[in-house]
Amino acid sequence: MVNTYKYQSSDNIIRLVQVTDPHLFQDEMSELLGINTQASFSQVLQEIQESTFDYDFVLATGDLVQDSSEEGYLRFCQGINKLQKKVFWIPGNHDFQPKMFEILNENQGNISPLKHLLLGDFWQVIMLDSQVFGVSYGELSQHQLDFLHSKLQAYPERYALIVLHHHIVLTNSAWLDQHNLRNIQEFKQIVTKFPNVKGILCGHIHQAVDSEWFGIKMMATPSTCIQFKADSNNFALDAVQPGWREIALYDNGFIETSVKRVQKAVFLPNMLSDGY
Ligand SMILES: Nc1ncnc2c1ncn2[C@@H]1O[C@@H]2COP(=O)(O)O[C@H]2[C@H]1O
Ligand SMILES: [Fe+2]
Repeated sequence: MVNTYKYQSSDNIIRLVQVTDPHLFQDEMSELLGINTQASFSQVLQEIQESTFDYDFVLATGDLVQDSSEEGYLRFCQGINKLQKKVFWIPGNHDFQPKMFEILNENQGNISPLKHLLLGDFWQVIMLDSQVFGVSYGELSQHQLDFLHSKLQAYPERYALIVLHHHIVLTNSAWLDQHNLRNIQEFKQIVTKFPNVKGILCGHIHQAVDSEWFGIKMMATPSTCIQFKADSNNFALDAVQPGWREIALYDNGFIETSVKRVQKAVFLPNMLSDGY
C-alpha cells in the first residue's frame, strides 16, 4: 500500500518522540513573546540528542512555522534532520500548507509525507489534518474522518494512536478552548467504535496534559517555545521550559509516556504579553 509506511521491528516496543509548535520565523533572530523560537527549538533538539531514550521515529505535530516563510520551513527541516530519525508531520493552525508541503517534501531525506504508519506487528498511527485555513480552531474534514474510519476498519486488530494538532479535551482556559477541535462529536462517533484506539496525541495548547477521554489516553505536549499557563481563563504565559514528549507503545496496547523539558538552558518569555 503506497500511502502507508511500514516498519518491521524485532523489538515489540515502538518508541516515538513528539515535538510540537516550534513557531519558527523567516528571521532566525525573531522572537515570539520574548522567546527566540529558533534557539528554543534547537535546544530541544540538542537535548533530545543527548538523552538516553532510544526512539525509532519523530512526530512533529504542527505550527512548525509562524510566518508562512520558506526559510522557517527550511530551518525546521535542517534542525529535525539532525536527529537522523524518520520524521512524520501534520499541519497546525498557523502552518501554510502550500509552502509546508513544498519544502518538507523536497527535504525528504528523513522527512516522510506519509500519514498512516504500521509500526511493528501491533500498532498503527493515524496522522490527521485538523487545520481550517485562516482560523485558530480546528475541524476534521469529511475526507479526514473517512481516512480515520477506513484505517481503523482496515486494521481493527492493531492498537491505534491518533495524532492531530487541535485539542479535544477542554483545558479550562476559555481563551484557548475557543480554538479547540470543533467536530468532536463526529470524531468521537468513529473513534469509540474501535476499542483498540489507545491514544490520542495533540499539540496546539502549549502545555502538558495527560488525561483520559472515553477510556483513551489523551496526551498534549509542551511547545518547543512559549508555554501557556494552565487553567487560566484569560491569555497567560507560564515560565516552565520548552519541552517534548517521549512515547513507548507496548505490544499489549499499553502506552508509556513522559514529558521532558529543556534543562541546560533557560528561556523566559515576556510574562506580561497578552497574546499574538
Ligand atoms: N489573547 C489571545 N486570545 C485569544 N486567542 C489568542 C490570543 N493570543 C493568541 N491567540 C491565538 O490562540 C492560539 C493558540 O495557540 P496557537 O499557537 O495556535 O496560536 C494562538 C493564537 O492564534
Ligand atoms: Fe502553537
